[in-house]
Amino acid sequence: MSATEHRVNIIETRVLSDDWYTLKKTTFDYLRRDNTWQRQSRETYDRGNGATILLFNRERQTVVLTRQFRFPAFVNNHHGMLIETAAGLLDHASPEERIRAEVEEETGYRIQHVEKVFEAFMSPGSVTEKLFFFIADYDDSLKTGKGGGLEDEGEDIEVLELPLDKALEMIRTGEIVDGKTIMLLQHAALRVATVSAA
Ligand SMILES: Nc1nc2c(ncn2[C@@H]2O[C@H](COP(=O)(O)OP(=O)(O)O[C@H]3O[C@H](CO)[C@@H](O)[C@H](O)[C@@H]3O)[C@@H](O)[C@H]2O)c(=O)[nH]1
Ligand SMILES: [Mg+2]
Repeated sequence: MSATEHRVNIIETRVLSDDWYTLKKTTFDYLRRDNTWQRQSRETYDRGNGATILLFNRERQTVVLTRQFRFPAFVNNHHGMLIETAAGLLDHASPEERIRAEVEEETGYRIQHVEKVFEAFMSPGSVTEKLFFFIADYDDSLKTGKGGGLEDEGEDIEVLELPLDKALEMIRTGEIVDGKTIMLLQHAALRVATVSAA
């Protein structure tokens, strides 16, 4: 039992949409901090959990990113071509297992050792998903294919290799606007700074 379970009393859950993923509306009573119960209702969009990885060559200070069309960004006044770290939904596999398969599918690099750096809820007010973040070293010898994703699932992924500094600059210019990607690039930059300060 989680520490907050006694504070939540679910009254009703309705499935609003169950097509590609699941959107539910739940009515529940919530025990507020002042010990009074309040009825609330919240919609939750459930796509399962996901994983993402930054390929980072420490020697050359380069990273591998992807660029693909993201329709939800497109409908929110962006051109939609998002630069991102390789990522995928878990589909009930373990995060480590899934991210190794996903990074090869999307970028063509076959990575054995991945290091988990943190976990994060990216949009906890409405999306249930927890994202597992990884970083891994890569070099040309690990390239086994051209990546690109699964065409029959509509994926059309471009693979980009660029200097870490350039990627960090692209956060400042607004060319990189994806949350998970910004987090991992800044994590890599902090590591570089820590190593050079030591
Ligand atoms: N037909 C159909 N296909 C969909 C729909 N939504 C997504 N897909 C397809 O489902 C596949 C999911 O690909 P993944 O590589 O597993 O996931 P992702 O979309 O890259 O998601 C990753 O990035 C997200 C955004 O940062 C993360 O939220 C997610 O956790 C994951 O890491 C893609 O081919 C995508 O086009 C839909 O509504 N309909
Ligand atoms: Mg993906």
